[in-house]
Amino acid sequence: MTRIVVLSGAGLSAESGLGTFRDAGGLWARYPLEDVATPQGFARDPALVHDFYNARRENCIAAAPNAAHAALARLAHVLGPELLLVTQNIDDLLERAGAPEVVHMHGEVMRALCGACEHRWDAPRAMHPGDPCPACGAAATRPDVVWFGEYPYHLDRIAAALAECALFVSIGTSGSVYPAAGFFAEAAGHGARTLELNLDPSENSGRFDEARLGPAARIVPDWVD
Ligand SMILES: CC(C)NC(=O)[C@H](Cc1c[nH]c2ccccc12)NC(=O)[C@H](CCCC/N=C(/NCCC(=O)O)S[C@H]1O[C@H](COP(=O)(O)OP(=O)(O)OC[C@H]2O[C@@H](n3cnc4c(N)ncnc43)[C@H](O)[C@@H]2O)[C@@H](O)[C@H]1O)NC(=O)OCc1ccccc1
Repeated sequence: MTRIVVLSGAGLSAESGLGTFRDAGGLWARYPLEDVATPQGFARDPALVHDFYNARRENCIAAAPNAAHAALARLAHVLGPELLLVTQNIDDLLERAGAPEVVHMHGEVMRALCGACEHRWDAPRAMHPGDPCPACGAAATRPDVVWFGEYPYHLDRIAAALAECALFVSIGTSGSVYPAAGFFAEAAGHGARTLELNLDPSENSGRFDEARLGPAARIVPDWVD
């Protein structure tokens, strides 16, 4: 029985030095998402997309979990299966903070995916167009991330947890990308209480039962402990 669902976004990892998307100077300000985060962009220019995710992978490797990741890992150990830790983030900072299980609904930059046979494996440090799949040999290797227009991962499991949880907590997300941005309303529709922990009010902030504003590395441990 899932009692609590936590959904996190780029704001959770901001204090670990990983850029957010929409903030000034954020990723989407520097890279047009149509070019680097869509299947069409990958088909058009795979070298550009690999460069983008190779840089994100280097940033991820160089980063360290912050106090918010550590607090969520502690909570996961205390609550076990009563907590579902869902993230839109493709970094592995929650796992490196000790979280036993993280549901990456938008994939993982440290993993590779074969576009031909769907084989998955730990990503090499850098990927290049034409890298062969270790299972089928096809030159269809891509980062194991969900691009715009693609179906997010684990939606059935997430929907089941949203239907039974008593508390939904949104951390460090602007609430601008769907279907993730609709999860709070789905949980509320099933009677859950909703709490937002964010630096600034998100797009749906006023529709949460409670919103606490501040940097994640401070307000998440305050909430957990
Ligand atoms: C742009 C948007 C309008 N477009 C979409 O939502 C699209 C289309 C769409 C679908 N339904 C819709 C309905 C309406 C409108 C549009 C749509 N969605 C899709 O294409 C999705 C797939 C989307 C996934 C794309 N891949 C990502 N990531 C992986 C790759 C990569 O990372 O490169 S999305 C990517 O961007 C999003 C960024 O959002 P945030 O994480 O919230 O980051 P942001 O910078 O925006 O905000 C940061 C927040 O943190 C706060 N903050 C900053 N610092 C701190 C701090 N220190 N502490 C605390 N908080 C902090 C800030 O205040 C701010 O609020 C994340 O989801 C992230 O994963 N697929 C899909 O819909 O499939 C079919 C379907 C339909 C129905 C049901 C099922 C399936």
